[in-house]
Amino acid sequence: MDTLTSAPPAVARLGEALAIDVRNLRRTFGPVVAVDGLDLEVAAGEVVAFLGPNGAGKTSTIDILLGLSHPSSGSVQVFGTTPRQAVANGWVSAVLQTGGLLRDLTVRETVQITASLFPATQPVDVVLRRAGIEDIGSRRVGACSGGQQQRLRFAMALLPDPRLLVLDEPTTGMDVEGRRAFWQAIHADAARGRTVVFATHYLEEADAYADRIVLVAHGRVVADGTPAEIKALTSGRTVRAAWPGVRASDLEAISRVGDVEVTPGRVLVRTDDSDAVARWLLTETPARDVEIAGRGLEDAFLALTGPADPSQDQTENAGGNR
Ligand SMILES: Nc1ncnc2c1ncn2[C@@H]1O[C@H](COP(=O)(O)OP(=O)(O)OP(=O)(O)O)[C@@H](O)[C@H]1O
Repeated sequence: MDTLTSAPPAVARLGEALAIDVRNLRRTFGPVVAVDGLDLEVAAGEVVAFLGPNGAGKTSTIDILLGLSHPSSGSVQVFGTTPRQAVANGWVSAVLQTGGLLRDLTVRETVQITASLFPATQPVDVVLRRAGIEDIGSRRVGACSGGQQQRLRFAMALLPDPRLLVLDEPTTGMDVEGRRAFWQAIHADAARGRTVVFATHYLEEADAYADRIVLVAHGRVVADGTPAEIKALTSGRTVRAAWPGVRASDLEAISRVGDVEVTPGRVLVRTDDSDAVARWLLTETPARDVEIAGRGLEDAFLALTGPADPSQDQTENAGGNR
């Protein structure tokens, strides 16, 4: 497997426990292997995106980090202790996609009631301000947009002033403006030194807001690097064409300039010189209906992981939500 990895940046001070230390994590659900030998080290202060297609194992891993579920095998430490203990210590908070809000309460009441559940918290005004919702404190939750509700969940998550904030696909279903405002609030907060780990399907989101992207597929880390390194994996173009009766041997000439895949009646070439490939297909071969497209994340996943195992539904919609 063509795997890109780079060591996490030396953000942690010498002797300071890693924020997250996951070794050889496996999580199975009956016959389904959701997480399959995943290793992950996150230093304190890093902002890390966990990027992967549907069914890659992101939520299963995050649930374990939050102490909501147990590993089938492997070890998981959060700031040098078990996830449950880290959560109990108020070191870890989560912003999840849905649930947990009462529509008839106001934004401020929601945060106040949540604060009353903790022995000590940051002041309500402070978390409302950090989440960028101080101006809608008297609005009913039911009247808030999806983006505002997510910022409310973020404000609630900030109450114990956690060292680690975990967000599982926090912007799914939000419009562009909602996503921008949400990430602006998270980003400003992360700049103060909090460790942030978020799962997403969106390469652009990971690129814009993470220091480091961990690419997961089939329950494993398949690439780990800076956004620039991960984006380089998705550079180049794909050229697709219909070619009735094509055989692998017909493409030998072109395999020098690209990575070729042949399926009955169709060819797909991944290349940095799409013009040359398209010209050759149209002039030298019976190929027709030539399409050129930017190589996206889905292709990067496929290039890194190989074809999915059809017996698992892990990759059924690979990259489909981009
Ligand atoms: N409680 C469960 N019971 C059975 N299978 C499960 C359960 N939870 C997850 N799985 C399976 O484990 C695999 C990984 O799922 P997981 O939700 O961790 O992936 P994901 O990367 O978060 O996907 P998505 O982006 O769609 O949320 C999938 O095949 C999923 O169907």
